[in-house]
Amino acid sequence: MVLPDSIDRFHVSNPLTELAYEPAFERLGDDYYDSVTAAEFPRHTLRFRNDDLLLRFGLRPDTVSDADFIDAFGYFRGRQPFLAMRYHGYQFGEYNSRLGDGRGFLYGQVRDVQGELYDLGTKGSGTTPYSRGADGRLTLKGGVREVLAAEMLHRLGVRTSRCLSLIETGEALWRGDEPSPTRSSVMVRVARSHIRFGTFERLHYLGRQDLTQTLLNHVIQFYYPHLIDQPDAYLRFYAELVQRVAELAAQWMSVGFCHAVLNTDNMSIAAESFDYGPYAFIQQYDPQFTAAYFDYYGRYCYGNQPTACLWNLQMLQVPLKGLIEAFEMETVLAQFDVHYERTYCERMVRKLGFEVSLEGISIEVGQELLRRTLKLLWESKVGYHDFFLALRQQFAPNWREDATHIFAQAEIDAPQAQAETVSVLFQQWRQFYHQVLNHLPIDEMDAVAQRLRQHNPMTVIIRPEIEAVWEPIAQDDDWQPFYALLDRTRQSVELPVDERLAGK
Ligand SMILES: Nc1ncnc2c1ncn2[C@@H]1O[C@H](COP(=O)(O)OP(=O)(O)OP(=O)(O)O)[C@@H](O)[C@H]1O
Ligand SMILES: [Mg+2]
Repeated sequence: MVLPDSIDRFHVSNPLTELAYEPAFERLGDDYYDSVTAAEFPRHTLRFRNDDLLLRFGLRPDTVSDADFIDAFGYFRGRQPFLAMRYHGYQFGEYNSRLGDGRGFLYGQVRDVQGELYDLGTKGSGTTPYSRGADGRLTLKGGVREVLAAEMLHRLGVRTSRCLSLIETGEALWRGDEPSPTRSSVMVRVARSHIRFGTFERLHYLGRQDLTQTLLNHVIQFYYPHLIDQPDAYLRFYAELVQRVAELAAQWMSVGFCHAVLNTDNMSIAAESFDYGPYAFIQQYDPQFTAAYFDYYGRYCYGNQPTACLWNLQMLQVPLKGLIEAFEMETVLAQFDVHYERTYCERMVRKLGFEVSLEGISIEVGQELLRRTLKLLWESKVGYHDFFLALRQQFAPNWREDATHIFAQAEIDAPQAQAETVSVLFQQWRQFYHQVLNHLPIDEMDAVAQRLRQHNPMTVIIRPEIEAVWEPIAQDDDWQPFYALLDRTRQSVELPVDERLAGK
């Protein structure tokens, strides 16, 4: 919607600016940020508002108008200060000390209904001291892609930031990687924290261990509060971060997500996934798949994501060394693989309909089933999501009776040269799946079907899906396919009953 400038926006209060903002990061002082102002945009058209998130902050969607969104998150009226956060980072392995929020700022911090503190951060809100000559803007397509990625990942059970609003701002931007001129936007994102590994790296670079310690205390106070007053709280923080990041990597891998830019300035200290630029959901299982065209050596390819996260955690030891014993950090980092493998196996086994547990299947059986499944996916080049969706749609309790019933309707196409190998692999996979099904009692078959519906999405935003909604926006300003895709991502998996009741 476009608001004429003559409308008096001050006669009514705005629930978005009147949330109980808490200046947690601001209180750290200006060693950590610069106060900045937002750009003035020629136009404000609300393209996306996340009513789900409003509920999380205790706001009823019908009490927040589109005009409220535009006023708060397009004109940026009614709140201050805005803080461009300072950080550095390793980008593709090279240290970059010229970073920081170059096109965004911390808008404010607010608690959700469960009492956890969240950041509202912007992207595309104008230049800052860290813009390095760039325009401080976000392309509309970039905004649309970030909205979609976050909603999809959230629905698939990945710990992620989410977009609260996306407003088109009426400027013409020039970009090397989009047909230009291209449309502009400003986004507001809700994330657990925008403190990055690179926020600590910068303090070390400046030789400020005092500021590092203050920041670490702050991180523990707000994001790891159960560790306050614990002996060895700093080491425990690092150990928990290692575990959370390993689990996050396993979440990405299981849903077939390639983040594409796992630089240390894109790694959250709360181990939440964020910053969705050139990401892609894989179409086939291929560990070498690389999503960013500028990632020439495949550093952040799909299969390298766990290793990249591990490397980033190792780099974080450098600023923490003055506060935590180095050998102790190494010892807990050595657990990364254990956390990763456990979570990855658990999640993949669920996608196959099972549960690793005392009543379910053993970890060894789960690992063997997973190994065989990945080999089949790799050799056959069958679509990654298609395979699991077919399992969801075709599974029937009679698969337990006879292995030939399994995927009886499905053809697994394979390139001619591999057809025989694939056929053998498929027969072996089928036999093994049949055996695993027979580990379970007959009355577990409903639970298998339910897990398949909960963990295998009907819709995944692979690139052609995104392009198919972008095309009508670009050509005819037709947003209906985008909203329809958002609806489909929200309904793509069945939620457990308790989450459905909680309105998720
Ligand atoms: N158009 C731009 N104008 C100014 N700075 C930019 C622009 N694009 C990227 N940057 C800066 O370049 C660095 C790396 O960008 P990157 O794309 O990882 O982050 P971002 O997407 O802007 O923000 P975030 O990590 O919060 O999602 C950041 O410091 C970012 O602020
Ligand atoms: Mg970034």
